Amino acid sequence: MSENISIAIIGGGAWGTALASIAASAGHDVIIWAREDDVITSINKDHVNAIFLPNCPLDRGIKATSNMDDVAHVDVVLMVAPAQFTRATLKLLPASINNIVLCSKGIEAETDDLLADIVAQERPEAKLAVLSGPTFAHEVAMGLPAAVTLASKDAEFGELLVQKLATPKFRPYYSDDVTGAEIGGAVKNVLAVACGVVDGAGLGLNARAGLIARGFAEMTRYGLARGGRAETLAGLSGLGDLVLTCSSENSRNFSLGRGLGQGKSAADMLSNRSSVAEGAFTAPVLQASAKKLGVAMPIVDAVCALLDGRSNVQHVVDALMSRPLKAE
Ligand SMILES: NC(=O)c1ccc[n+]([C@@H]2O[C@H](COP(=O)([O-])OP(=O)(O)OC[C@H]3O[C@@H](n4cnc5c(N)ncnc54)[C@H](O)[C@@H]3O)[C@@H](O)[C@H]2O)c1
Ligand SMILES: O=P(O)(O)OC[C@H](O)CO
Repeated sequence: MSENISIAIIGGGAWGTALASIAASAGHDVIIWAREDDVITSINKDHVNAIFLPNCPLDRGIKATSNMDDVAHVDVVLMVAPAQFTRATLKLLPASINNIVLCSKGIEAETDDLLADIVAQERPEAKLAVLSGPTFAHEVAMGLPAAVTLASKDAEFGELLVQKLATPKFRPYYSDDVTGAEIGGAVKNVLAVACGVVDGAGLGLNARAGLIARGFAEMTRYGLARGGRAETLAGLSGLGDLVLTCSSENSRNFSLGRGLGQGKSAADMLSNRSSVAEGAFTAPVLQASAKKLGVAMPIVDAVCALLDGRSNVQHVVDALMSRPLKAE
């Protein structure tokens, strides 16, 4: 690959748009494939994504399209559709694409597949990497510093992507643990919902810190059971992202949980939003997956009970606090 490469971003939401900014500031040719006409017009005409990432001016060289043929000859594709649409969106990719970076966070509901599993099934010839870490899109797009995990089993591909995507404001760290990187990003979204509940119900900062630490224990148990490594889960894509998302109302998952903690219904909140709160979709499949693996995830169980309206905050807190006492 030459010094400056061509990059297609598949998905014109907030994160896809922020990643386009990074890729453009690293000097690459960037095109965003988006589903929404108003997103495409806004990027091409006004150089901003007024729908999903307002108030963040974009490099004027970034183009947007709804035509997959326009991305057929790029060097690298960054997949940024929400996790539950990753398979369907991958099926639309031109056959010529063979370098894929997954940038979304979640577990597929019907199959319990991680997104890398989906790529292996749908595009078995493709080189694959995962980019994940503590990154609120608006901060990245405004040029504030951020660091991420860039995981690929193919070290040459992973190291090349690190070089191509690094900027003075965006620092990728290479890892060969694709599973660990994916699990951290998927599980932290569910735990952020739980932290939002603590905030919304006014349960205090001690409760939130306790929940982050015990949630991290759940993330680690589950990640190890699926073949991830402990040091990845303790890194940027795991603990790093957990801390970010569990401590800010800027997180869509945290704010969904906050609403639950205030007694709102998940169904009402989810039907009224166009941005994605991945934790709501990951929680049930994660719960089922953990059960199958024999991994205890009581905080995830509590989030599921609140999301589907089976329980209330007082009840799940009482249940969590009255579990048998044990060693840490
Ligand atoms: N926003 C962030 O700060 C951030 C940061 C890191 C990772 N992520 C991850 O990136 C992924 C995308 O999130 P986002 O924040 O860019 O989205 P968003 O909430 O800003 O926008 C929603 C996106 O969903 C897409 N969408 C809706 N219905 C669809 C369908 N049927 N098929 C395909 N796409 C559909 C929309 O086109 C849009 O791109 C998520 O997995 C999220 O966890 C987001
Ligand atoms: O707004 P959230 O909760 O989807 O979090 C966004 C990113 O995943 C933070 O790294």
